[in-house]
Amino acid sequence: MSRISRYYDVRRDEDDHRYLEVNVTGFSLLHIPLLNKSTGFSPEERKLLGLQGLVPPHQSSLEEQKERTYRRYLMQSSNLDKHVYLRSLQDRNEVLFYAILEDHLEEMLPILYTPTVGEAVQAFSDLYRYPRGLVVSTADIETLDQSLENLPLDDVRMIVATDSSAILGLGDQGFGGMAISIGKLSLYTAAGGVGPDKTLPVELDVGTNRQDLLDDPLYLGKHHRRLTGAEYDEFLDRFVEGVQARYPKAIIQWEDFAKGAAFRVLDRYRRVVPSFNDDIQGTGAMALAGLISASRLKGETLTEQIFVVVGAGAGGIGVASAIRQGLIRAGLSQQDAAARVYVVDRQGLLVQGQPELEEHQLSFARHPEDLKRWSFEGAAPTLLETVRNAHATALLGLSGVSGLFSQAVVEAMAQNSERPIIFPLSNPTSNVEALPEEIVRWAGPGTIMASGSPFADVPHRTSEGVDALVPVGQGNNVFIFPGLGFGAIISRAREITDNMVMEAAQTLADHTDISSGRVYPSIQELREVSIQIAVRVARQAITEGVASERRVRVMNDQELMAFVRRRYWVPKYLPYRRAKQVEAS
Ligand SMILES: O=C([O-])CC(=O)C(=O)O
Ligand SMILES: [Mg+2]
Repeated sequence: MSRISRYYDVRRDEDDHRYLEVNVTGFSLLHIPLLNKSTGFSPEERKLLGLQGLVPPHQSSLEEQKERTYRRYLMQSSNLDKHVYLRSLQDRNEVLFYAILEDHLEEMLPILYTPTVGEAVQAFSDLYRYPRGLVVSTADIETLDQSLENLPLDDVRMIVATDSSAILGLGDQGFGGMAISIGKLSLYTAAGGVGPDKTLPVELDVGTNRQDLLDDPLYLGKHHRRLTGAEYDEFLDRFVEGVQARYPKAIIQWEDFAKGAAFRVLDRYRRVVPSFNDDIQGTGAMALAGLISASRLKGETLTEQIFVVVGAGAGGIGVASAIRQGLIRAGLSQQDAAARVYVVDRQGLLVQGQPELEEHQLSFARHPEDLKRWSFEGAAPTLLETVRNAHATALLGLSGVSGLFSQAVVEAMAQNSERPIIFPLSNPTSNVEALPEEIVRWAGPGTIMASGSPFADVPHRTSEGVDALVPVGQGNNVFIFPGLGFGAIISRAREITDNMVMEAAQTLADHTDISSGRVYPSIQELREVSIQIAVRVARQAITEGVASERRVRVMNDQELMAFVRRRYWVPKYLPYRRAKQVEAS
């Protein structure tokens, strides 16, 4: 068994009950968030660990602590204040933090994660309090091995790393992107069952091109422009090598890289270190699952839809690729699948020969022949012209541009289909392509909707009053990445294959109850969905021969499910014992 941390290890007693063996005591112990039970230490532990006089006399149960903390939480006046409150709880007492999150996941997800995390990213330097995770910057890339040694965790399995070049739809956020890595990993624990001591948020501070940040003396990142080209690649090579040496079992989730870097980094490392890009693959799988469910809701299949994807960055190309793969899995030829997917970016529809096309966009560019019967005015069809000419039945927004789905575009969708599928997926809320209430007003109550950030269901109003409540599914990759990562960890996948990602999408669709008209599960179901995804991802890894965990390779489905449930971390205080060498000193 590997050591977990320099401060403690998990052991089993004579009766096979787990306990923590700690080798730090007293005041220091109370300042390690993974160990601090604050008012929860028993009288015996207080004596044994040198805590007498340092904590209040009354021993609180976890229930009492939750109640006290949740009350204070409710008193915070803004969403950002609530975010800060929860984050400082996380930096004080992680078990309590996750215990509260477990009870109030649906309420707290938008606070800890999208959309409020977007505000936290932007205010990161102002809000900075405690160290969490690993900062890799040009200041210490040469001594990265030392930085990695300085981390107190010894068995990290899941890393989220961002270079902050495209945080949500908010663009370059410099050092502030660390808040995204932290937020995503808290969901790996709260929804994906990965122990908090197995996770490591990483900020790859390669600089920022934002002049306002560079000019701000209080900005906490390195004050230089972003590394590019060979310098950037070397920086990332060093990071990957360092991680592999210190944490050979770790999986990396690449997060919020601008499109050029997103594809390059994924291609360069996905076979070197088990890794995936959340915005390309996680978003792709999430969107595909929602489209499968939306097609079912219409009484049709995926292969009957015609898709327009808006935005050709990491998310847009990821979604377009996932749809194409999904169509092929559903039986279409490569050519027929490609024919049903249109991608629109700033220049309009992607068409072969356009000078601005980038490598990963090329296979989505239409042949000019395809457009012979189309009517359009400029050099390339606009979004509206594409929706009309292609007779699109599904429209997906990954543009980061608010208001892009205009009334004319949405009305055109409604003309193509009685039940148009319209997913404005850009995050956070400020970047959404159209508000759900606008979509319902323009396209009617039959519209099947999902958004990346959470929205309330939309009342449909007629002159007689409200005649329908139109559901808005939350189409966020949080329904994919925790389960995908957990499945890869469980099977110790050497690589995260496209089929593993597709399995995650199919599992999400299989576990969506469409009877409510919603094409994604509720957040209350997130944990169970993640478990189901983890099992099927692990199974796929075994089938493809990339699972290096021997124990798992011989398991049948039932055993695999039991194994995943057993490994699922839950927030509970374990009893503490003092390590021998501390006793002696
Ligand atoms: O963080 C989220 O809510 C989803 C995501 O990856 C993004 O929008 O970049
Ligand atoms: Mg992202």
